[in-house]
Amino acid sequence: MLQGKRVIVTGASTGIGEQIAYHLARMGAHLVVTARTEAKLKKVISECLKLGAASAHFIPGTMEDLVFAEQVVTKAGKLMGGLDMLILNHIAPVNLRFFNGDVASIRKVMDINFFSYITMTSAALPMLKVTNGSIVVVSSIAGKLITPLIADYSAAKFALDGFYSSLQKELQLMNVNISITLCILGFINTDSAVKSLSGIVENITPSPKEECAVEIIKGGALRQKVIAYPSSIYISMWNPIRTIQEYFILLTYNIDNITRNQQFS
Ligand SMILES: NC(=O)C1=CN([C@@H]2O[C@H](COP(=O)(O)OP(=O)(O)OC[C@H]3O[C@@H](n4cnc5c(N)ncnc54)[C@H](OP(=O)(O)O)[C@@H]3O)[C@@H](O)[C@H]2O)C=CC1
Ligand SMILES: C[C@H](CCC(=O)O)[C@H]1CC[C@H]2[C@@H]3C(=O)C[C@@H]4C[C@H](O)CC[C@]4(C)[C@H]3CC[C@]12C
Repeated sequence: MLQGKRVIVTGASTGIGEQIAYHLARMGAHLVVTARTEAKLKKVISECLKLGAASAHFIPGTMEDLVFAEQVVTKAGKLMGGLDMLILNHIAPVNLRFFNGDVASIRKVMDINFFSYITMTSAALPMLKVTNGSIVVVSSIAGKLITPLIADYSAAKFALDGFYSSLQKELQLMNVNISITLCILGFINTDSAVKSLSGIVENITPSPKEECAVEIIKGGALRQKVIAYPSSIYISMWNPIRTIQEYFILLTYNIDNITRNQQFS
């Protein structure tokens, strides 16, 4: 399904993002990958070309810089001649620690893990409208449930859930055919996650990043609203009362009035 499709993958120098890039390459997609470390990105795109990518480019830089975040989308659109799928996956390195009052560091994490996602989405929407494309947002069970020592990370993941779940409903109301897939992940065996959890979280076995990447791509290609990996975490997300309440809240909205007075930009 993804042969010849034009895809951006963020945080693709290592971990789950790197595996997503390799799977897309095997499927024959056009790729633009991004992260900070140029040397790693060069290796990733050369591997992607070996695996069968229709084309592969990299754009290095930090998502702390929101101008860079916007430029990645416009440059990628020019390089590939449009965009079919935006996979938002990068995160700032995680430090498991008690909140120490450092607000500036929380702001930095919010820029990288949240505002850059919104910036890229906003820049990509016009291109995705043309292609009836897809946005895939990689999130975590830590954006659904509460765990200690990761207040900054968790805040950003909850924010992503709120923003993209709301945007999903807006697109539906405005009959805009762009899909949004929210990916809720449990513990995955990337080097960074295994290292930062070592000695802190015990007795859980991480799931493989390769299979995780396939499930993320599948969710995006099938235009699913939400996927959970490993599937055992579905149960923690099951909240029928919330679903019913959301349905009834929507019924109270005068949709005709809103859509008449507002254009989706
Ligand atoms: N692994 C896990 O257990 C879980 C992961 N997830 C989610 O999956 C996604 C991927 O996680 P994972 O693969 O483990 O993460 P990794 O730490 O392995 O990779 C993170 C990626 O983001 C890039 N990155 C880091 N800082 C920046 C920055 N300032 N600007 C741009 N890019 C940056 C890194 O590259 P570079 O350093 O070169 O910039 C790297 O490519 C994340 O969204 C995470 O929240 C969710 C639940 C569990
Ligand atoms: C402990 C949780 C798993 C519980 C289970 O029964 O499976 C982990 C599930 C998701 C993890 C966090 C996450 O979203 C990824 C981050 C990756 C970093 O590199 C390490 C810390 C994480 C915040 C990680 C912490 C443990 C989980 C909440």
